[in-house]
Amino acid sequence: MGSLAVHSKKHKVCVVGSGNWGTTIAKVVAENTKEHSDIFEAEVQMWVFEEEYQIPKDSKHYNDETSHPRKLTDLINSLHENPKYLPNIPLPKNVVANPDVVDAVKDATILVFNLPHQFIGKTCEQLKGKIVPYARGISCIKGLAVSDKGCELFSESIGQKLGIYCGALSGANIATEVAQEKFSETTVAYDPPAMDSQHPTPQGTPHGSHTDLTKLEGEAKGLTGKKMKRTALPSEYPPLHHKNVKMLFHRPYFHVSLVSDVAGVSLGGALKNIVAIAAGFVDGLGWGDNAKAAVMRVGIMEEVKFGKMFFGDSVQTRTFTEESCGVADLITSCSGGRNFRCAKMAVAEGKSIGEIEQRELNGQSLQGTGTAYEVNDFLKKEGKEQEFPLFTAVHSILEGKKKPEDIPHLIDPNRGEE
Ligand SMILES: NC(=O)C1=CN([C@@H]2O[C@H](COP(=O)(O)OP(=O)(O)OC[C@H]3O[C@@H](n4cnc5c(N)ncnc54)[C@H](O)[C@@H]3O)[C@@H](O)[C@H]2O)C=CC1
Ligand SMILES: O=C(CO)COP(=O)(O)O
Repeated sequence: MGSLAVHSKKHKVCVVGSGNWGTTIAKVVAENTKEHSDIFEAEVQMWVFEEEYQIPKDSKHYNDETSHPRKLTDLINSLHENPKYLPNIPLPKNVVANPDVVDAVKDATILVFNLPHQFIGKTCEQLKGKIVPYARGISCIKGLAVSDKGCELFSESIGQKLGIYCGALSGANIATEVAQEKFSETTVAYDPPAMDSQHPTPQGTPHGSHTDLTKLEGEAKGLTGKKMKRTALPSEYPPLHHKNVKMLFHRPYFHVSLVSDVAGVSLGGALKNIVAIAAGFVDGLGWGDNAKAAVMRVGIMEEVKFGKMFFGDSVQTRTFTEESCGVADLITSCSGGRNFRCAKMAVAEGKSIGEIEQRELNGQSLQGTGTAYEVNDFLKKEGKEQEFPLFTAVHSILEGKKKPEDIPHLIDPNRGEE
């Protein structure tokens, strides 16, 4: 039965970010909002960090009108394609690029955060007080928010800054493959706070623990014990239970698995970027698949250890070993991800990874280098560097204090006995 029978309003969706993955997710979401018009408004706003872009001469879009640099938003809205960050992928016409972040989120009840992690803090500052208080967020960002206060998940820091509940989406999802509608799986963590638990459980919920999160308001504790404020969704809107959240992302080519382990999902996506750099380092040396597998094995162990040590019992090992956001993302990222490819080229060519990033990525942004530094800062403060030898090795290599050739020695469990 269509929800409009009961609910007079539909959810408005805004994707905050429009890079390689941001644009892909806007495509996925827009296909679904069009299909499920009883729950969602078809139009999906996509916030674009505005820039001028020159269509290359060899592009099919090059003509008199595009022979000079034009605003990226104008190009996206006229070509229905993001020619800079997701070229050659047609976007549904209901994706609307908007350069004004405050205007893009106006009245949106669902905010999908999808931008390189280094830009999210500033973006949230711009959004404070500008969103509807009953909005819900999903963070697709792979990274961690490390500050003097400690180490936070982006789902948590966004939720904290904006006063909303925010879940996470992460998986083995090389953006271009998803955009080309090649089969992928992903994991969505959406675990509304306990205060919603009195509400009925709709079908299709993970681990039988689902609740309708739309009715109550008040405060709930976040993963690190901080208070998270949540305002009730007005009853005019369809509930945002797991079934409807899944409907926003699931496609025949993009299978969504729902879990409640927000920390595990976010950590898998963030920390695998450090491991992918290590995999690129050993591959750049020409050491072959056994070396890469060794790095991946140690990497996933450190991911789980990091989660359990700093985010407590809410982190489940099976999120890393059984879900797309864990082992599958590690495998895909260490096979064809940007962090892996840039690290490999850096070693093979004897250049810095930053130089390769500038040369190869056309404005896209590596997440692994920043995360390696941020995680190291945090581990240093905690006095735990030695307990995470692979994460620490990647940082030392980026710093120029160690070499990729040192990795076997640095991750040797018997090293301390020498
Ligand atoms: N690209 C991929 O295959 C995947 C990426 N991810 C994650 O998704 C997140 C977003 O990544 P992508 O969409 O790939 O971004 P990207 O790597 O394509 O980054 C470029 C984006 O950053 C924006 N930007 C540049 N300067 C900015 C500023 N000062 N403020 C705000 N935005 C600015 C650009 O406009 C552009 O939209 C990252 O955390 C990444 O790890 C997750 C899965 C797959
Ligand atoms: O997260 C990704 C695939 O799941 C993409 O990884 P890169 O950012 O290294 O390309």
